[in-house]
Amino acid sequence: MLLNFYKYQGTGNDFILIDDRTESFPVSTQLVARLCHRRFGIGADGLILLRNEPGYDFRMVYFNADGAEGSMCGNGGRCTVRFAHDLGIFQEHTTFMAVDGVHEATANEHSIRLKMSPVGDSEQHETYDFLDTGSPHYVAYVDDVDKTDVVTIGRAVRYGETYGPRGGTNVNFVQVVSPNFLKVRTYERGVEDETYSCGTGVTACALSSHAHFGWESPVDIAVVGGNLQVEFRKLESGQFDDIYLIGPAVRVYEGTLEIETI
Ligand SMILES: N[C@H](CCC[C@H](N)C(=O)O)C(=O)O
Repeated sequence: MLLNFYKYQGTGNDFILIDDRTESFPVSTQLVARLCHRRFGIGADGLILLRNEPGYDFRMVYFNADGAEGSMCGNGGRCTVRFAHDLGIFQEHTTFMAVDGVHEATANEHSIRLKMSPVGDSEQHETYDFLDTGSPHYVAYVDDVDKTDVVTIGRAVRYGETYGPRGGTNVNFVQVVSPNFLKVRTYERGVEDETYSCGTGVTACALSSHAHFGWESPVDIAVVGGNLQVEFRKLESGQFDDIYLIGPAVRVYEGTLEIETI
């Protein structure tokens, strides 16, 4: 079977995008993992199918690089919105379905503004915060992210006794640069490595910074692969709503491959 695919990246978090409105992609963990493999396949942090969804512009079906269907992916969501825009599915504003529910987004030439699901208040532990922004996120503040061993510590937390048995967690390391400006590095579950950016991760870090320092929206975040911005509103109930993840999402290339040969 001949597969047409597109490669997108959002601040260096990269994805294989497939227009699967005909639902003909032969989903299997093995195939997805192989396509995402950086030596045997195309190479990506994840694979996303764009499918039809009645009542919405499209549905985003996201798989981690290990081939398992993942929880919400913020940068993947932004890339899927750019892909839908490139396909002519919408002009300026879209409403689509993802694994954690309905999302809205707007596109302009430079960036995608994606509305994230509401988030409950952050869980504050002695040495870290924990938030679910569509995916689970451990957030730890450090003095210097560049001097942090993201993979070793990230892996220990992801497989550790608290989160390991619960399906694991993504692990973010946060450095305060100046008021409303963070620098973040993330170990991603499902990729099992550091990625250049994690959208649900920086969202968790921005909400955590509100709890720690009382910072108001928006918060700017520098990640390895670029810059993102997070807007939010804290409700009386303690919940966060009107959360937006804003930043670039870019088509890198498109290609064709014979599935049977990979
Ligand atoms: N890169 C993604 C996160 C994917 C979530 C996944 N790593 C998991 O929790 O299994 C993002 O931009 O939000």
